[in-house]
Amino acid sequence: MEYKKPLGVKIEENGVIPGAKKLVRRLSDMKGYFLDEEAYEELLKEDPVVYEVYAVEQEEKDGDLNFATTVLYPGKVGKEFFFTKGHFHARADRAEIYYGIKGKGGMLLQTPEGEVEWIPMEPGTVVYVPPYWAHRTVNTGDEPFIFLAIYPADAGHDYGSIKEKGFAKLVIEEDGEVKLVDNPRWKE
Ligand SMILES: O=C(CO)[C@@H](O)[C@H](O)[C@H](O)COP(=O)(O)O
Ligand SMILES: [Fe+2]
Repeated sequence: MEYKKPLGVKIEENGVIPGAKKLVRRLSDMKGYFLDEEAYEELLKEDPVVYEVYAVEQEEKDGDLNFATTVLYPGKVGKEFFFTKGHFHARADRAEIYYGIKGKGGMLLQTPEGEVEWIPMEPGTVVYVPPYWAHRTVNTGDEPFIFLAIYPADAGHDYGSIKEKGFAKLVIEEDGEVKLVDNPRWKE
C-alpha cells in the first residue's frame, strides 16, 4: 500500500494558503451575474478582482478531501454586494463545510426547486452545506471576507444553472442596511 503524505499548512493573515493553486475572479469573469448591468459596465472600466481562491486539491477520488480559502473582496455592483459565482456540486449529493476566518458576510443556499436560505457568517461561524444545495457567499462588510471550505475531492463544480438562472434572492444594501430581496430576473 502506498500512503499519501499528511500535510499541515498555516493560512496566512490575508487568507493565502502557501503552495496552493490560486484562482482569480475579476468582474469581467462575471458577466451576466449582477442585476444592474449599467453599474456593471461602469465598474468594468476598473475590472476589480472580486475574489481569489487558494485550493489544495486531490485527485477526484471517493473518500478524499479538498480544502480551499476564498478571499472575497468588499464592493458592490449597484446595490448588490460582491459575491462568488455560486454552484451546485457536479456530484450534487456531495456536502461541504465552510468556516469563517475574517470579515463579514453570509451564504446564500438554494435547492434545485428554488428554496433559499441565508446564513450570516463572521469569524468562527461554521456552515454546513447539505447535499443538493447550491451555495454562494456574499461580502456584506467593508473588508475582505475570508473563509475556509472543506469538500469531498470528487464533488466538482456545476456552475451552469446558477449562471443561467441566478439565485431567487439578491443581497443588497438599502438605507445602510443589508437586505434580501426577490430577484426580478429569477425564473423558476
Ligand atoms: O464551494 C467551494 C468548493 O466546493 C468553494 O471553495 C468555492 O469554490 C469558492 O468559494 C469560490 O466560489 P465559486 O466561484 O466556486 O462559486
Ligand atoms: Fe462547493
